[in-house]
Amino acid sequence: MAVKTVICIGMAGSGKTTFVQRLNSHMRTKNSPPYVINLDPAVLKVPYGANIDIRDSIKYKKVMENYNLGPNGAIVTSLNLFSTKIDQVIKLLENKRDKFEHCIVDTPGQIECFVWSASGAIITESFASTFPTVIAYIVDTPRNASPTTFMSNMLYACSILYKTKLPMILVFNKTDVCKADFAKEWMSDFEAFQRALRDDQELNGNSGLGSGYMSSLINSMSLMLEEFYSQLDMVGVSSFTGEGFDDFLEVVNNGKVQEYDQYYKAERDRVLKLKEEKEKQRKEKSLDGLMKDLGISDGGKKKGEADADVVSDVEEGENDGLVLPDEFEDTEREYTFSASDRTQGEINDQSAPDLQSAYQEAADRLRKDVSSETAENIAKYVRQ
Ligand SMILES: Nc1nc2c(ncn2[C@@H]2O[C@H](COP(=O)(O)OP(=O)(O)OP(=O)(O)O)[C@@H](O)[C@H]2O)c(=O)[nH]1
Repeated sequence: MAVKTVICIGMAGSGKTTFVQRLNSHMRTKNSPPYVINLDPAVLKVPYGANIDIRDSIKYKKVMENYNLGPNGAIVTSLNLFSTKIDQVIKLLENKRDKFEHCIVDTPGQIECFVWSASGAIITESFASTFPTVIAYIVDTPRNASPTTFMSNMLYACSILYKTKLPMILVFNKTDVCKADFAKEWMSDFEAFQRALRDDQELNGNSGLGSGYMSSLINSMSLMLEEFYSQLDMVGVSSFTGEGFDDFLEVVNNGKVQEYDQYYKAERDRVLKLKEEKEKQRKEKSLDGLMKDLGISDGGKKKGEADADVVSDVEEGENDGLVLPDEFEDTEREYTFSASDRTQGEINDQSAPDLQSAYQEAADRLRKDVSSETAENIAKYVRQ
């Protein structure tokens, strides 16, 4: 049995964690508890029993201190560190395939830290290449009742769909506060959305938006979104009352997983095969190039005649690859908080490493290595 994986993604505060908590308890009442993974390193408390929690292996605050990072940099670095162990996570989950039908993954509140980072892509790819994987894009329904906010959020969802290429369900959360009927209407009736946009502009006094390029931009964006909506399923849920969770599971089990098998898996296999072939060709080509450079190939140039640039050919100082630092030394730092309210532990200039000379040293070492020892070793190996 393949573990159906649901990756929950959404803007900060859209209710991902509460959604995962409710989905977890909903599935438990159906005697089908899911395997739950928390990938948010910065969360203080997780209101559900997570089977794997990133916080067990990576201490977010220590990452901030040790690498001198801000909150978002620390989330990305924590995910980077975690992604190096993702094969172990996948193995653990594979061993549980007889016990669990579903796996739910909660992601960090800062959506871009997950969606646009290399580690986020690695983690998503790892799940998607092993299990039928679906993205649940959580939307804060009351916050999206304005057509412009709605359209911006849908454009974001669209970019995630095209980035991950995985089946996506739009989950309109918090329907206990505001029903999601308006969203359903806007997604199925282009003219209804246009009307809402016009009304909104009139109401908010943005009549200027209705003319010129802005109006045609909005029109073409909403037309483009119409195409996007046709590939999606939407459900309205309330993580507080539990309303809509049966519909959500129905869409996952009887719609999106089949879509994954029919389209995404087939496409993925095709792309992987293509990549493998390209990689094989690239390796053959670079080996041919190396043989030619070393004067081994029959038709190639003799040794010493190779005209390809190597690092040692670059004139000293001409283009040594070092980027000149900005002149920031004179910038006066301004603070919006008084000194006593600011975080302690500023960086001590005296103890900061001299990066310029460290880079220079590394560049010199590289030149020496590539031009003499390494090239000689490669030549020896190929001759053998
Ligand atoms: N009324 C209502 N409030 C909800 C619902 N789901 C979540 N909330 C509230 O929305 C707020 C954010 O919920 P979280 O679950 O922390 O959202 P999140 O997306 O995980 O937040 P971050 O990970 O910090 O970005 C909390 O105050 C929740 O109580 C819902 O279905 N109805």
